[in-house]
Amino acid sequence: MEIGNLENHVQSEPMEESSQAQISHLALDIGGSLIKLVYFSQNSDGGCSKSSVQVSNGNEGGPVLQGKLHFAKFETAKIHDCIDFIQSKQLRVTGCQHNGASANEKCVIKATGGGAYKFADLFKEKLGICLGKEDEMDSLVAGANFLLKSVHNEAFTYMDGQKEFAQIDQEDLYPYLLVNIGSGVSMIKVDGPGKFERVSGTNVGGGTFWGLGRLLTKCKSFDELLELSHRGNNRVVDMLVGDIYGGTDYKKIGLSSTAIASSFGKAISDNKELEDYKPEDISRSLLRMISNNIGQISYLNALRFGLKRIFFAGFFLRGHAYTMDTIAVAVHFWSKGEAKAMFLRHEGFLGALGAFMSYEKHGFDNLMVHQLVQQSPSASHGGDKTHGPADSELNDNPSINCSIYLS
Ligand SMILES: Nc1ncnc2c1ncn2[C@@H]1O[C@H](COP(=O)(O)OP(=O)(O)O)[C@@H](O)[C@H]1O
Ligand SMILES: CC(C)(COP(=O)(O)O)[C@@H](O)C(=O)NCCC(=O)O
Repeated sequence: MEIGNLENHVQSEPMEESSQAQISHLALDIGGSLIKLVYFSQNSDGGCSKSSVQVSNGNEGGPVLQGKLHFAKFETAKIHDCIDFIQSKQLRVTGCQHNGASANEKCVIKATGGGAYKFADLFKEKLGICLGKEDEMDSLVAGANFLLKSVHNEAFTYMDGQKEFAQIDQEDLYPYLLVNIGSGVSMIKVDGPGKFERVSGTNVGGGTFWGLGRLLTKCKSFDELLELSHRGNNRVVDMLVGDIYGGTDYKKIGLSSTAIASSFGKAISDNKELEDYKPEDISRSLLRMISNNIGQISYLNALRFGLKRIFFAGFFLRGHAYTMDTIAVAVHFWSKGEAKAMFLRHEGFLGALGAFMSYEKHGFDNLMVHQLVQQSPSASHGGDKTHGPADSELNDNPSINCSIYLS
């Protein structure tokens, strides 16, 4: 299949560049909604040099592959497009021989997420690949720690339309709360590298927004539903404090008249049918309800453990201004400004990155990612395109320049 045919599904793929570059080391995160891929391509100039960098395991002078980490995603329901994509890149033969065995004999690709179990047989049958399963929570945490430690300008705050990159002090990173908003939501207290506890979760997440939204608005794609929310007015659907209190604030308990008293509450008294509401108003109300709820539960968990920083990730966010703003406002409101919501540029790829890192852990291929040297993911080394609602996406999932040190 032509790579160009995958445009609707591959959403951060540098097409011209990676179709030619030598690609190795692929990792997958196969979730309930989306499949995420991270893969390394060597720079086209060959990019293999002797290291002059003293790396942590004393591997001075070992070969270094210069290149980039690339990111791509597919809908899980269209897993065959993902398989075609992997096949088209010939990842099978370039990146996964295992300890002397020929590619066809033993080809292991690191994979996390429920789909690493569910689709193991399909990958074996279609590509001859064994999925080397990595735990999803381990991978999320490893991916988050990598991004926060090694990628410049990865984390940012978002409030009142202002995106501000956060300088993360390496010495003061832990503890933090990681909230991954995928189909469902996991909340993980991270205390250090590999040191974490999943402290909570909620089944009202990205799958809920997309599933309910699709039923209520008849939207055909997630992006369409998100796009609709830009134009909507949630007050048409939501019952506000002012609707209940005759237009006034409920000052005594700190609620302004414009605060939402009950999401979708107006629908009980309007004597209207679904068709009488604009899909854009429904979409906005739904997005706000779910984002606000996640923000509130996250804050409560941060409070439980005295955590001041909450990093939000997962593809529900999609770098979408209104979603991030709602979450940030919820955290700010409930914590009275004590806790801070932060977001990540590579929000949806934590699990896949963590699985990628695990090649090192298992010493696959005699090729170990001892250290990834990160340079700023500036627009200049772009090429990666995110196809989506143009003005709504603030994250662009740029490729990451890096070096892989071979053992
Ligand atoms: N193109 C898309 N198709 C479907 N869902 C999308 C898309 N982009 C963003 N989403 C949202 O992202 C969620 C999935 O996030 P993700 O972090 O990939 O979780 P999972 O691992 O469960 O697939 C979906 O439930 C939906 O809310
Ligand atoms: C089961 C999951 C870890 C799977 O991850 P996902 O594919 O949603 O990214 C996640 O959906 C989740 O944490 N759900 C919430 C379950 C709960 O705590 O109620």
